[in-house]
Amino acid sequence: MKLDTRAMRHLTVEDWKVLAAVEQGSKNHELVPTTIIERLSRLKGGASGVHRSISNLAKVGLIAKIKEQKYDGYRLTYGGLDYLALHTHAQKKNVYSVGSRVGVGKESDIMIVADEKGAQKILKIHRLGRISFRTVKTNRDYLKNKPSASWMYLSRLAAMKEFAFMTALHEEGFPVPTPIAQSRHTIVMSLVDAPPLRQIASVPDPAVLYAELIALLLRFAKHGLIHGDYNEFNILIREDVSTADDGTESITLVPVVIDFPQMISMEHANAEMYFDRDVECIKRVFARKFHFVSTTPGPFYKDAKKTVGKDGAKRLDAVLEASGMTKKMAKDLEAAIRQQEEEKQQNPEAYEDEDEDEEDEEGSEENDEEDSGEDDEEGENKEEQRVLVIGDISSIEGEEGMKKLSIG
Ligand SMILES: Nc1ncnc2c1ncn2[C@@H]1O[C@H](COP(=O)(O)OP(=O)(O)OP(=O)(O)O)[C@@H](O)[C@H]1O
Repeated sequence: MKLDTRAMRHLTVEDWKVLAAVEQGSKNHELVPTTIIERLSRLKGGASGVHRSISNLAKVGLIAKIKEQKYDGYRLTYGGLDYLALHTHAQKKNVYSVGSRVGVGKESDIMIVADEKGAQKILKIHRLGRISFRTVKTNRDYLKNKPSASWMYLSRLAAMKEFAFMTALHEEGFPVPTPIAQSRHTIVMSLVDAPPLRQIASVPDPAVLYAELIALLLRFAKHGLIHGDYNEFNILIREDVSTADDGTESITLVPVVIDFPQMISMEHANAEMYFDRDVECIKRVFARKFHFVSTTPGPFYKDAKKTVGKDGAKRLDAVLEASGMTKKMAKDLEAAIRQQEEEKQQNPEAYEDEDEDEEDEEGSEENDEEDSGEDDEEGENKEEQRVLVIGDISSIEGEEGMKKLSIG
């Protein structure tokens, strides 16, 4: 389930329209009937053009047939969703080229991308359920027992939630990446040129950094929020170098916090547990890495709770509702994240190194043999090294252009 941009340059205007039609149809159909794809894609050439595109898309695995269905139809795959999201980012000029994968996220792919001017950014592709052994239990009835569709829906929710929080936190001046755009299950944000705390072996003064991280956690609380996964992978440490008048350089370590799909309100039923867990996590990291143990106990949830909204701190825990996420969506996402946490505890080895051969969860059993992308003629795996230019794709709605995508 990695991002594979290889087929992107081969897609025609018609193929893009048909892909968008399958996505549109998926809102009401688990399996989108071919007749509906025809209607939604509104191609001038009629049914034969649509069929040609369907076959092209299925061949490269962007849509898939499900066996043993009563009618002829297709569903969007993660690959298809990736392409549609990238297409939108390209149209909005946020992404022009896709580079290598940098992140080690378990529930996401983190890619370096660049815009037309060459400015580098981060593309985060949410992949909830990637390593899941179980079907997620959402309360979205029609998705019950439809694992891939559920996880895809939940990945969209994760991106929506992360973008909403990143935007609100950024506006409040928190040290987080600059949010740039969200499309479907993906987010474009600024690239933070800093390693995660995980990779830092020593710091000049652990007490200072510890105090700063605790202060940050309390600042979240004051705005009504708990990060929920405040660990050494999600705190990047930037080195800011400043030069004094006499030419001496000094380095300040600035933490930048990432990863917000699991953020919760200080009012949450289990808020205290999550708050304590975040505090404990930082304490553990500092004890293990830097042999630093604070002499100050806490901080404690009950004290932090009293500060919520104080000193004019804007409550940010209502951000989600404002972003269009309903209570039910938030609940679905939370249930899925909790389920993944449980699985992580039960099967830690499965989460150790996600770069090892991942299973293709697009479900080989589900895919129709004829239409699956097995016969990919390139068969090589050079994408991680080279940069694929996707910028010159014109609009899906546009009449001309978008014939071929070129490799840079
Ligand atoms: N904006 C960014 N700038 C630089 N590096 C980033 C950025 N966002 C993410 N990364 C890198 O990617 C890694 C994973 O990112 P992130 O934590 O958002 O993904 P995730 O799937 O939620 O991870 P996990 O669930 O394993 O914590 C980070 O540890 C960091 O190295």
